[in-house]
Amino acid sequence: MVGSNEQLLKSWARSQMYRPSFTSAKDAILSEYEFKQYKEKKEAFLNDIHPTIEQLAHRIKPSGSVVIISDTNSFILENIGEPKFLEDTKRIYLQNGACYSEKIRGTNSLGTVSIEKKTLAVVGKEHYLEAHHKLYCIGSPIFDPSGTLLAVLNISGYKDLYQPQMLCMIDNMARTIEDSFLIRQPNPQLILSLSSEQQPNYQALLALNEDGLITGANREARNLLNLETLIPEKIHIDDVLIGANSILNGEVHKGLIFLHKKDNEQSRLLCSIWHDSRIPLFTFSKDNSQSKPSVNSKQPMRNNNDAFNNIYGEDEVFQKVIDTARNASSTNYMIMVTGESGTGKDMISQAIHYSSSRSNKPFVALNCGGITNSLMESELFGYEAGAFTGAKQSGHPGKFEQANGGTLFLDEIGEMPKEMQIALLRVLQDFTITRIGGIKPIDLDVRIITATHTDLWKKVQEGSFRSDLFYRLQGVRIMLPPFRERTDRLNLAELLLKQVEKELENKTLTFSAEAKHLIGTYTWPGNVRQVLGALREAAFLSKDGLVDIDCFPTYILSSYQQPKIKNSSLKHKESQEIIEVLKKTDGNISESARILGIGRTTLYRKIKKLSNFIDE
Ligand SMILES: Nc1ncnc2c1ncn2[C@@H]1O[C@H](COP(=O)(O)OP(=O)(O)OP(=O)(O)O)[C@@H](O)[C@H]1O
Repeated sequence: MVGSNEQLLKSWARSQMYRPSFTSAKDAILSEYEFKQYKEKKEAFLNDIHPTIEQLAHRIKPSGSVVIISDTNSFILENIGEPKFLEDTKRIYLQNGACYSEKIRGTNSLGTVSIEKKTLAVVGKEHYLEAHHKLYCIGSPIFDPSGTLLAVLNISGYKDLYQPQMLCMIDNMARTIEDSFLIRQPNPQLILSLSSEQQPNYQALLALNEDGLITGANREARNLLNLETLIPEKIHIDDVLIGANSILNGEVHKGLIFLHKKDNEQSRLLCSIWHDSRIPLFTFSKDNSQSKPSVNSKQPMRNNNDAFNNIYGEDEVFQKVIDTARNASSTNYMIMVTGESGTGKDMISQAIHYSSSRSNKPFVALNCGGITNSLMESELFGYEAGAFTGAKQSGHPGKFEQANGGTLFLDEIGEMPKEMQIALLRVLQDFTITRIGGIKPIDLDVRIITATHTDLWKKVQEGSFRSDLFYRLQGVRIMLPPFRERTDRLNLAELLLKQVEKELENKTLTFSAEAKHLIGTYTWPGNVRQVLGALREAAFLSKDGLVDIDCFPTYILSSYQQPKIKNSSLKHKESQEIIEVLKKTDGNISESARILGIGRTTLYRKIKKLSNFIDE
């Protein structure tokens, strides 16, 4: 909601009561040291909103204006934009650490918006202090998901450059920041989008936890539901909306529901799931809200050939990941798979597809890394005959079309060029594409799975990945653990060794004790893929089927810490064992090494040490 003359009049009445003066304003500026201390407490918030305010500063630069962030006490925390304006306004102390509360400065957007909590423009003489009469300033409140004021987002410039449409722009920016706070609340959560005939301008968003309790709402949703502020997890969705259950349980994706009103009148709302990062298939009935969420009895049929059965994993974290992926496969939700390189992102995405109802349709993959913008455009959207020089005569369907009915796997999504990010966002809005050079839109029914090994959120913060696309793609998050953190890594390595055995036509392979130690302690930056590669090499070099430490690639051995024998009794025990075995085999080194589970070279080394030990 945007403020009006009424807010300005109220502010002037307060200002007249406070009687602020420019002289007192000078005294209300924090020293450099005080400001540093003060700002430190707000650092996390400022880091979060930085990409948005930089974007805003860039947009308003041609108008010679600046962006100002002030806190609830109306202290300026951040002041960025046109250097000339910043220099000129030093005389009125428009600077970091200056207080612009109404008590100090009278009517001005920073101070007045923090009281009125509405987007407001203060232009020229509407400012209480004469020193500000040459300026305009527009402020918009930023609320947290429970409706508590966090800060005020302002822009300011010379009054002649004021344009009323700036009011909407800044109001939108503040709402975008709020929506990003709402969606980044701790998982798992579900966000519902509500729209009504009365509130057509903004999207109302309502965040719920897995029990159906409201954890947050954006400004529009709070207006719509008459929730000025809300205590998170105190109100159940059933208390404010009738009939939300069918949507929450995934029975319908979009539906009309009724809104409770204080005067018992009900109005109709269109409700849809905007974002879902729950493990799917929870029921949200209020009746079982006291207990933990249960699996919906209306579970969709799963494909009998459960592709997940082929994926090994006894590690607890990995098993949870598989459960989430298995549940997600029976829905149409978007999925984002994250994990270091070689952890199995591609493998798990394929398993999701092949155990879903789309399994008899194509699984099409595109690696978004290292392709130019124009190539990716034709790869994704395809082209009509003669669309560009070198285009095939018959035209060519893009990956979206090829995947129609099935799954499109966008690997390394973090590498997608920015122009393509906009194009992808457009597709996600209406699920249609038009081939390059074509005019006919093609309807799509594609499940999208994305994968990345990078911290995508960091890319959003750095500005190289669009935040709106990030939120759209998130859907169900699947985070694969690195190999070194898996508690089942030895068993997995044994299984991979069996796979290598088959490749080498049934040469029987076993690990030596030291090789097992290496597998358990080396960091394996390339994860399962690296383990598999190293095992292939080690198996090739193995003697008599024993995969010992010296069969592994040297680049691994150079950073591997051999186990230290902790005390002489251990050393003694091992020496005894070696002597016993050597006696038993009449000194046959190969046979002894096999019995001891170590390589011949290792045995020679140990015998050498043994003689030193005996000499001592
Ligand atoms: N749990 C597992 N069980 C069996 N094989 C696995 C497992 N995890 C990964 N692999 C194997 O590891 C190799 C790498 O997996 P995959 O290509 O899916 O990784 P990725 O994360 O997509 O890698 P990148 O990020 O480099 O594309 C494949 O050969 C895959 O079969």
